Formats: sequence, structure tokens, C-alpha cells
Amino acid sequence: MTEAAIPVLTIDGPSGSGKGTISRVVAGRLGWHYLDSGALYRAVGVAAGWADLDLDDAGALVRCAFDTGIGFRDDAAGELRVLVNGHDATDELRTETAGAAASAIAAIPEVRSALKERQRAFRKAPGLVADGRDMGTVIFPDAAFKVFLTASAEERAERRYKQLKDKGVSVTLDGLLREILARDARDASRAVAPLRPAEDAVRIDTTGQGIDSVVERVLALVPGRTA
Ligand SMILES: Nc1ncnc2c1ncn2[C@@H]1O[C@H](COP(=O)(O)OP(=O)(O)OP(=O)(O)O)[C@@H](O)[C@H]1O
Ligand SMILES: Nc1ccn([C@H]2C[C@H](O)[C@@H](COP(=O)(O)O)O2)c(=O)n1
Repeated sequence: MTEAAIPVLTIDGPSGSGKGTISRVVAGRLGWHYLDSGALYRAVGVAAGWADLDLDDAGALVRCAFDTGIGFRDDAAGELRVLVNGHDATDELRTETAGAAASAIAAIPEVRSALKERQRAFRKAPGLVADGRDMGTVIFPDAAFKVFLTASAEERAERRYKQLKDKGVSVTLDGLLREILARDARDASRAVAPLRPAEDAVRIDTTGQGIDSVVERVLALVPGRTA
């Protein structure tokens, strides 16, 4: 199967809209590969922190983006674990601090270029579900299926609050709402690959929609999908 013939479903959207959760379930139901593109940016942010790099030093961050080893594996519980330079950094990666660092680094055009081919290399038969901010607009513009998930900022903060509290992370709902709104603004206002729906993306507002309901709405967009 040529690369262009390998089907891609892109799922873009702001923080906490449910991209990662929905994408992993849909990829499992389709038997397709899964790309968590945000994890790549988060991994570069974590590696930069480990190396005490200045987030204003674009040159050092670009080199970090090229040089950082990033690996993915499912653990026994089926959770996606992320290895950074051989170390399991999953828990550190999923903090809002790491999300904010990733968002800042992601605004550097050369960092985005350094990660582009790594993302495209995930396109393997029988198919790929790719979640992020620019999957449908930049990385896989020819994707046959494109979705843009949204939800109210308040609901996204509540989801993230529950997610982090369940992991024993001490956060406040008000603080998370502020962080999510700040990240939304930075991701949507940057000059390169801004967060926005692709022209041909199906937009799904997940506010008040359960995970199963959103999964079924996404699967319905892929003909010949599994039951
Ligand atoms: N439709 C939904 N209804 C309720 N909870 C949801 C829904 N979708 C996802 N969640 C929950 O919200 C939390 C955040 O979801 P997820 O991490 O998938 O969002 P995301 O868009 O990938 O966020 P980020 O871009 O910050 O990584 C998770 O705990 C997830 O289980
Ligand atoms: N395709 C992507 C994915 C992520 N980013 C940046 C912007 C996000 O705020 C940050 C973390 O992503 P998340 O794990 O929350 O999906 O990384 C991006 O610019 N492009």
C-alpha cells in the first residue's frame, strides 16, 4: 500500500476537548495506529527542562527537538507510556506545566519543522488516527477523515481537574481554567500552524457529550468501520 493510500483520521482541537481519549478508543476500534502529536511537543519540553535549557533559546530548543529520543509503548493496563531519552516520563509529561512548556516551544517554526517528519512517519498500514492541533491542516492535509473537537472552556477545565486529581496531582479548578484559556490563546494566535479547524473538518462540540457518544459520532465518519 503506498503511503498516500494509507487512510488517516485527524482529530484536532484545544486542550481538554478529549482528543487523546477519543483518538485512542477510535484507533483501537478501527485497528489503526495512533499518533499523540502533543506528546512529542511535551517530550521536547520535558527534555529541555532536564537540560536546563532557556525556553527563549530557540536554537537550543531546535537542537533538542532533533536530538531527543521519544518512544511510545502501551503498559499492561493499556495506558500509553512515553519514553524520553529512554526514561518513562509519562506522568511528568501529562502535567499542565509540561503542557505550557510544550505550547511555548510549539510556537517556534523550526521546532515544528524538526518534528514534522517524525509525525508523518506514524502513517503506516492499515491506517492512522492522529490527534493534535494541526494534524488536519499541516501534517496530514490529505487525510480522508478530519474531525475538530471542541467543548466549553469550563467543561474542559473540569475534565482536566478530575483527570489530574485522580492521579493525585494537586490543582485548583480556577487555576486550570486560566491555564487552559492561556494555552488556547497561545495555540490559536501563533503565526505558524495555529490551532484552527481544517476547512474540510467535521466539527463536534463535546460539551455535555459522553465519551462513548463522541466515539460513535467519529466512527460513523469512517465507512466500513468495525461494529
Ligand atoms: N466527552 C467527554 N466527556 C467527559 N470527559 C471526557 C470527554 N472526553 C474526554 N474526557 C476526559 O477529559 C480528560 C481530558 O481528555 P483528553 O486528555 O483526551 O483531552 P485532550 O484534548 O487530549 O487534552 P490535551 O490536548 O490537553 O492533551 C480525560 O480525563 C478524559 O477521560
Ligand atoms: N500537533 C500539535 C500538538 C501539540 N501542540 C502543542 C500545543 C499544545 O498546547 C501542547 C501540548 O499538546 P497536548 O498534549 O495538550 O495536545 O503542544 C502543537 O502545537 N501541535
